[in-house]
Amino acid sequence: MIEVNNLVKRYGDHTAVDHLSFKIEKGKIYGFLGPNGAGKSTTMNMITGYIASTEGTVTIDGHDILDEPEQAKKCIGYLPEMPPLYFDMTVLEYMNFVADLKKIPKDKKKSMIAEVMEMVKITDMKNRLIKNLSKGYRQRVGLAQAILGYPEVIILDEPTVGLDPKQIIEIRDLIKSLKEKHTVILSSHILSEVSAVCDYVLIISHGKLVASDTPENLGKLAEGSNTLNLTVKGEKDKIRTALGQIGGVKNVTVADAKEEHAWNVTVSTNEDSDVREEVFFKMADAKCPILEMQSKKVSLEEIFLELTEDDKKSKTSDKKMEVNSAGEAEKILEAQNGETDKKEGEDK
Ligand SMILES: Nc1ncnc2c1ncn2[C@@H]1O[C@H](COP(=O)(O)OP(=O)(O)OP(=O)(O)O)[C@@H](O)[C@H]1O
Repeated sequence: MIEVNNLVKRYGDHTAVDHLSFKIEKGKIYGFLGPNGAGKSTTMNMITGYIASTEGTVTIDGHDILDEPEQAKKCIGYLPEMPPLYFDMTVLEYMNFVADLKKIPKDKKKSMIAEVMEMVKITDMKNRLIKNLSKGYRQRVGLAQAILGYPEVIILDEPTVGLDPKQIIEIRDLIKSLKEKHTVILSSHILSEVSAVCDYVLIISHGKLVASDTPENLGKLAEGSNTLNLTVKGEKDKIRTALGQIGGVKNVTVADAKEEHAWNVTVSTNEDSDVREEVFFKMADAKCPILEMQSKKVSLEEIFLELTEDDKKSKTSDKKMEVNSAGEAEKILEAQNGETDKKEGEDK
């Protein structure tokens, strides 16, 4: 349906979108997730042909957005971050205006406008001036103009920003209902929103794709990554070997600790494995006393934060870019844990 290949947008020296590639399939809801300034709006503006890319291509149903803009744009309905509304028009006048812009045939115009207004629940407001509408209703009118003409793809930039909780739930339900007939791409910086609404999540940080998977798989990744942080005294290899023998342990990293002859050890386990007792007995058998033990469950929020954090750990940022499945992300998180531990040791 949509193919984005090596998309780049530079503003002077600043790279807002950095070699982004992905495919969007029909009939699903896709979520662009990323902190403010990650490049979500810039990407959406390029997909919709609102701004040109510096490099790379976007094709929609086989039409390049820059070479065949009319055919490509026909397939898209777009709700930008700031809905393009005319405040001095009534809702109905505005809908007619948009229908004419979209070249909706005259014989279908009236019924389609009525249908879309009913869908987004603005029929009661049709004679109200847009400037007199609440933020929630303005957002609905924005959504209505995106849906009008029933384009195959509907792109929504931060569709629930500034709405109250009730309006957020209503707009989310509406977006979910669009899936029956449309492919939807929405952007958000709210993890829970994307998990609640989307079939597939693309996490963007500093203009790069750092992870993409279903919310379930990203969730499994979070649930599946319990971690034990230990400080253990003894021989490094002995500790590693003994811990590695415990069932359910996926990974063991050992790094320098503050205390002499002690190590910071991170043990990653499967989601349902509680290995604390076994770790205790194994270390006792190996005569390696445990000085500290802390159990930690990695949440989806933490994974999101890890993946989108500022490039403090530039060492790991290149690896992050390669993440494109839960499995790979898991490996990288484990690697990052190891590096963090080492860093702590090196500092002391
Ligand atoms: N016209 C522009 N000129 C210069 N820099 C820009 C321009 N538009 C966006 N940027 C920069 O590009 C980066 C990405 O911005 P973008 O608006 O795409 O992010 P975003 O993920 O949509 O964030 P937000 O949720 O805050 O809108 C930011 O650093 C922003 O300052």
